[in-house]
Formats: sequence, structure tokens, C-alpha cells
Amino acid sequence: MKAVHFGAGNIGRGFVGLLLHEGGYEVVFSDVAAPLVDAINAETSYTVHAVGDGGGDTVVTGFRAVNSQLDPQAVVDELATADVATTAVGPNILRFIAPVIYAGLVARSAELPPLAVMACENAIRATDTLRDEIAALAGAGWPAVAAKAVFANTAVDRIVPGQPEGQHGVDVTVEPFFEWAIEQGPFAGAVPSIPGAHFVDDLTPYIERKLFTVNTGHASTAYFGARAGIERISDALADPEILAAVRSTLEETSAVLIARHGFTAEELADYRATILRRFQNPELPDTVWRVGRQPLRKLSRHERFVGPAADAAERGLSVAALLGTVGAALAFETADDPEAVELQELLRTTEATALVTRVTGIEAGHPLFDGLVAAVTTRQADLA
Ligand SMILES: NC(=O)C1=CN([C@@H]2O[C@H](COP(=O)(O)OP(=O)(O)OC[C@H]3O[C@@H](n4cnc5c(N)ncnc54)[C@H](O)[C@@H]3O)[C@@H](O)[C@H]2O)C=CC1
Ligand SMILES: O=P(O)(O)OC[C@H]1O[C@](O)(CO)[C@@H](O)[C@@H]1O
Repeated sequence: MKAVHFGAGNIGRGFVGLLLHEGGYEVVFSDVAAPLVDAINAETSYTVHAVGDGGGDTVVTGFRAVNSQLDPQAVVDELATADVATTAVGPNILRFIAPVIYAGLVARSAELPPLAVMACENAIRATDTLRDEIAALAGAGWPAVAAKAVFANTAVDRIVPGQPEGQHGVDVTVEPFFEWAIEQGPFAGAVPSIPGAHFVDDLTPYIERKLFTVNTGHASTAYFGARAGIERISDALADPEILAAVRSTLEETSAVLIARHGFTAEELADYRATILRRFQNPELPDTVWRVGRQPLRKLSRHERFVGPAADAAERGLSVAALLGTVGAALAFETADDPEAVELQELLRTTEATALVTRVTGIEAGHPLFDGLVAAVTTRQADLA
């Protein structure tokens, strides 16, 4: 069995590639970073180091890498005979890999079983987004192309930080915890062999619980930490005020999750406690700059802050802590992150109400609008 995985970065090697290897697949990594592709091809194995309580090493073998920028045809050829195609490139990059997957499906024999396509990104229904990009390319030919693939949404959860200096080859340091939930309906019973994943009938509660708890909490910690001048995620949560603010934010998202999906208060309290312990793992070399990256994406309408806050406001639930977190996100300033630079430029040049709608998609009249305008106005006063 063969899997083509797009994005040989942190989650690609440290999680998706590892679980595909454990499922018995030969893994072909496709990436655009030439030094990374070369480094992978220079090795016959790499080790995933899970650090912290319950950690340990796992060796991955049976992989190679292709450079999809220098040799897109090689990726097309691999896809034509693969069983599985996965991605971990970032939600905004999906549209750039859609043409390669489309070409791979066109080249694929209709006699083969369908290619299982699964986008493993921190975004709701990322595989649907990828499928829609491919369908747009196929136009009238879409039914024939669609018949050669199964598109299934997924939720992936494992903290894979920026990698420590001096680590061997393409080894990856990760946390011990992981969860990969995949919707099973599209496979009509013929689910791929991935023992580390679990297949579920309805992915929405899983992906929303994950995005609105793990990712809301992690990014909140990053923004509060960055504002306080703290570098490491675990150090940020050692600050009692930051810990309290993150807890309050997650209590608000839990209230939304209970209302939307019927989770019990107890199970979400346990889930929150577990994820806070994961963030506090002192052996993970994770920084506020990595976890806070791309603040414009994170502040967008259906993402980890504005998504649950808008729903909470519509239901008359509390949003005070979430708005405080948005305030911290608006202060995220680093020259190394193009979205952080753009956000600060927007804050300097754009009137508050226009900025709220542009960045968060929330319009005047929505019950969250005034709170967001107040958060922006406060940040603009700090910058003045
Ligand atoms: N790192 C983490 O802890 C987690 C990350 N994720 C998600 O996984 C995705 C990737 O995140 P990371 O692995 O942390 O990022 P990363 O930056 O380590 O890896 C992304 C990789 O994609 C490659 N890439 C960029 N454009 C490409 C293209 N057109 N074709 C092929 N490869 C391309 C990059 O060169 C890089 O190697 C994101 O959507 C993130 O939200 C999800 C759960 C956990
Ligand atoms: O690109 P994003 O959305 O920050 O994704 C990475 C995040 O996902 C997580 O792995 C949580 O699953 C966090 O480690 C990390 O902050």
C-alpha cells in the first residue's frame, strides 16, 4: 500500500506520516522545500521522539520524498497508483496542491479502488475545501474524476513544536498525546487501514471540540504569553493570571460546545484539564511565536475565537473572556510573521468598525460586533 502525503513538516513527519507507516503504507512525502526533500531522501529511517510523561521513541522507515515544485509530474505519477493522499500544509495552501491531486486523479485508472483523500489541517471541513478546489478545476469532467476518489474530513490533534537545534536528520520531537478522527461515511465500509486513527459517523462534534478547545486554548496561551513578554508556552501557563484567563476563555467555548453538540459539562471539564496539562508539558520546546502564528487566519469568522464567540453572543452566553483573548491576539507583534505584520499595519491604518468586519467577518448589528470594536479600539489607543 502507498500513501502520498503533502507537507513533510512537523505534523507531516511527526504524526500523519508516522501513523500511515504504522498502518503499513509506504509513505511518499511531497514538499516544496528542497533542503527538506533532500534531507528526507538522505535517510532510510527517522525517529519520532515523544517527550514528557508516557513518551518514547518510534522509528519510521519505508518513506521517500519528492519535490512537487521541481517535479510535479513525479507526484502526479505517485498519486495515480497510491491508495491514500493526505495533506498537512496549512489550510491556505490547499488550493496550491489541488491541481496536482486533480492531475493525479485524471491519470489514475478507473479500474483502481478510489484514492482516499484526507486533509489533515486545523480547519473545519478542510477536505471539503480541497475537494471543491479540485472540482472547480475539473469543471464538467468532475463526475468522472470524483468517481476515482473518496474525500473524507478529519480532525488531527498532536502538538508538534518547532524542532530543537541539533536533532538528528529529519527526526521529530512531539508530545505523547495524539488523536486522528476521520469521518467514515464517505468510505461506505471500506475504510483505509490506519490503526492509530478512529473512524466516526459525525465528525463535526470532534473537530469543533478540538478546534474550539485545544486550538482556542493553545492560541490564547500564545497571545497572552507574547503580550507578557514570555517566550515558551509552558512558561506562559506558569503565570497564574494567564492560566486563569485561558481557563475562562475555554469555559466560554465549552458552553457553546454543550449547546451545539450536547457534550456534558463534566466531559468537557476533563477534556480542558487534559489539554492544559498537555500545554504545560515542560519538555516540549514550544514557543508563543509558533503557536500564535498567522493571527489573521486565527481571527477569521469560523476559526477558534470568533467562531465560538459569535455563536455564544447569538445565544446570549458570556463572551467577556473570549473578547479579552481577541484583545491579546490583536497585540501579537512579530516581524517574522507576515500576518502579524499585516494585522498591526491594519490596526494603524483602518477605522475600528471597518477593521472588525474585514478581519473577523462580523458585521454591524451582530451581537458580537460592539465587543470586537471595543477590543480593536483599545489596541489602537495603545498603538497611538
Ligand atoms: N504542528 C502541529 O502541532 C499541528 C499542526 N496541524 C496543522 O497541520 C498543518 C501543517 O502544520 P505544521 O506541520 O505545523 O507546519 P510546517 O510548517 O511544519 O509544515 C508544513 C509543510 O508544508 C510544506 N508545504 C508548503 N507548501 C506546500 C505545497 N504547495 N506542497 C507541498 N508541501 C508544501 C512546507 O514546506 C512544510 O514543510 C497546518 O494546517 C496545521 O494547522 C494540525 C495539528 C497539529
Ligand atoms: O497552524 P495552527 O492552527 O496554529 O496549528 C497548529 C496547532 O495545532 C495544535 O497541534 C493542536 O492540535 C497545536 O500544537 C498548534 O498550536
